Amino acid sequence: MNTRDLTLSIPDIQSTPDTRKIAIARVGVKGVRYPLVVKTSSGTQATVGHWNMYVHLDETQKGTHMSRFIALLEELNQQGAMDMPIFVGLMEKMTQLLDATAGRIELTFPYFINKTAPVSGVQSLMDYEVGITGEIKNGQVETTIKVMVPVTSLCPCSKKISAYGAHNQRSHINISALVSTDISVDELIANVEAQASCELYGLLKRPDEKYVTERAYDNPKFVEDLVRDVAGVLNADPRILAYTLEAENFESIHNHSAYALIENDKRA
Ligand SMILES: Nc1nc2c(ncn2[C@@H]2O[C@H](COP(=O)(O)OP(=O)(O)OP(=O)(O)O)[C@@H](O)[C@H]2O)c(=O)[nH]1
Repeated sequence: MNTRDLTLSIPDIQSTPDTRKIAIARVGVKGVRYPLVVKTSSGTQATVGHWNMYVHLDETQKGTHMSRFIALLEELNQQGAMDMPIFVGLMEKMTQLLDATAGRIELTFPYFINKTAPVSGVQSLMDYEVGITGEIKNGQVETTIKVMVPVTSLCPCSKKISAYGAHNQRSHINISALVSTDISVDELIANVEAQASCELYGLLKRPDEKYVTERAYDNPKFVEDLVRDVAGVLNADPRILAYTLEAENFESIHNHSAYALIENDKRA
C-alpha cells in the first residue's frame, strides 16, 4: 500500500468545514530546526535554520495542513543552497500548497564570516545571528533582513574624565531592515562594524590585542553614537526601505545595559 492509499483510508479532520465563521490570522509550525545551506558571496555555507512558518486560515476550514510546512523544508533542503529569490519562491510555494491568501515565514540561523586579524593576519571565524522574515499577501512578498552584530564600544565620558583607561564593553547591534532587493549580509555586517569603537574577532594574537585596544580608545562611542552612526549608513542606502535599529551596551561598570533605538520608515 503506498502513502496515498494509506492516508485515503484515514479521516482528514483538518479538511472538514468549520461553522464558527472565524478566520485565523496565522497558523502553522513554530520553532522548527532544520538543516540549511545558504549562498554566500564566496560560495555556500551549511548551518541550521530555526523556522516559524504560518498561513492565514479561511473561516470555513477547520485546520491547516501542518505536514506540508515540513515537506516544504525538506524540498528546500534537497534543492541546494538558498538565496533571497529561493526564499521568496518558498513563500509563494507555501501559500499555494496550503491554499492560503497570506503567510509569513520567520527564519533565523547562525552565520559565520571568515575574518583576518588586523596585525598578525591570522584567520578565524566570527559567528553572527542572521534572519529573514517574509510576509506574503495576495502574491506580494515583503522581505526583512535581520542581523545581530556584536562589537566593542568604549565610553567617551569615561575616557575624558579618567586619568587613565576608559570603560569599554561588548555591544549588540540589531538591525531589522525591510529591503527592496537582495542585500549581502556580509556587506550589512561590515557597515555596522565600521561604525563601532572596534569590531570583534574570533582569534587575536598579542599584536592584534594591542591594536584593538588602542583602536577602541581612539574611537570612543556612546550607545547614542552607535545608533546614530549606523542609522546614517542605513539612511543613505536606497535598497533599505525601512528599518528598526537597536544597540545594547552590556556596561562593564554597571549590572545593567545602556540601550538605544532608532526607527525609520523611508516610505512614510
Ligand atoms: N491542523 C492541525 N494539525 C495538527 C495539529 N496538531 C498536530 N497536527 C498534526 O498534523 C498532521 C496532519 O497534517 P496534514 O498536513 O493535515 O496531513 P495529511 O492530511 O496526511 O496531509 P495532506 O493530505 O497533505 O493534507 C497530523 O499528524 C495532525 O495530528 C493542530 O493543532 N492543527
